[in-house]
Amino acid sequence: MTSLQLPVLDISLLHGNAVSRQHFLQQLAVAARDIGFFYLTGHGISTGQQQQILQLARQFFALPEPEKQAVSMVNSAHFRGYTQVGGELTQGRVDQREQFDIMREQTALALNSAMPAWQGLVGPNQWPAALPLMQTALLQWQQQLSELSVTLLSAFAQVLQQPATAFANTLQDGAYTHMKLIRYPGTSAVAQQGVGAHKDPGYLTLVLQDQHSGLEVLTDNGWVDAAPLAGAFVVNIGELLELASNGYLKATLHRVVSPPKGIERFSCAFFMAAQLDATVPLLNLPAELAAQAKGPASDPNNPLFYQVGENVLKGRLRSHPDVARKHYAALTQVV
Ligand SMILES: O=C(O)CCC(=O)C(=O)O
Ligand SMILES: [Fe+2]
Repeated sequence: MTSLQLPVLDISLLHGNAVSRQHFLQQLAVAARDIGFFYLTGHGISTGQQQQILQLARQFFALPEPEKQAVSMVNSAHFRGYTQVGGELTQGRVDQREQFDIMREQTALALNSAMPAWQGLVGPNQWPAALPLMQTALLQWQQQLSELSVTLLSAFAQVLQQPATAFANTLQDGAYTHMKLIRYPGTSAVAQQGVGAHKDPGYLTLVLQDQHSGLEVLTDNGWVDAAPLAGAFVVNIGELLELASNGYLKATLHRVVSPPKGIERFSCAFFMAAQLDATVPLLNLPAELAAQAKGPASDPNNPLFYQVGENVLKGRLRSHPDVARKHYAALTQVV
């Protein structure tokens, strides 16, 4: 077995007595500040259910191409649906993965030019006709991971010495949640970009991986492998937590290297952000933390926006140029 290079945190401690709770928060404080990536266990979601989600991913990607194309993301101004291998870019390069994206099930807004463009993100999902049970299973999963993320976010608030509810008013109308089923096909001898190095735009991400490695995290010691740990989720910090903490917490760069030829890797990523119309609060950190908060990263190729909808839309437009061209033509010049 590969030895694990990232910390393992048991969130059941958070629901225990004061000592175990404090122990969890201390571990979270170290993991969040040092690497921004860790394994989460003790979360109460069974391995049986995790396997069911990965099985749904296998079934979906095994559908005949026309069935997948019938729910193609390019048909959706709300960035929901299927993206074939080669349809997504990270750092301007093609990712070797296919994916199926859903978000909250909502009714599309009647847009006009006076409304901010990110309101186009609101809308319904697309569901494959051939898998009638998928909608219920994925929406239930989305709800469970949403609750887990809210709990985790309140623990982050405490690590930042804020009230546990510090983020609550950015979530009161419902967090922005986004999940994707992903298949990484095996590629030839040279390691390929499954997904290129990136930061996630939300508060937090929870990744469920199958038994194959590929996810890598950039640390002070270079790229390290987030090798699969059965039953655990891999958690990482997104840009909104970096912004809220004025850079005390970092959104860590990560990537996926394609599996070798003959192997396919499946994963399910769940991204949680504040509600789209929120502005991320800039937390008032106590002096000892504020002294270590040097401001969020400044990268001209990746501007960070405190307005949540704007930050999320930025990521979507860049990753899905075909959707951007078709539905957001006026914006593609400036992003
Ligand atoms: O598939 C994975 O393991 C991670 C995917 C990821 O980082 C992403 O989609 O943002
Ligand atoms: Fe990611």
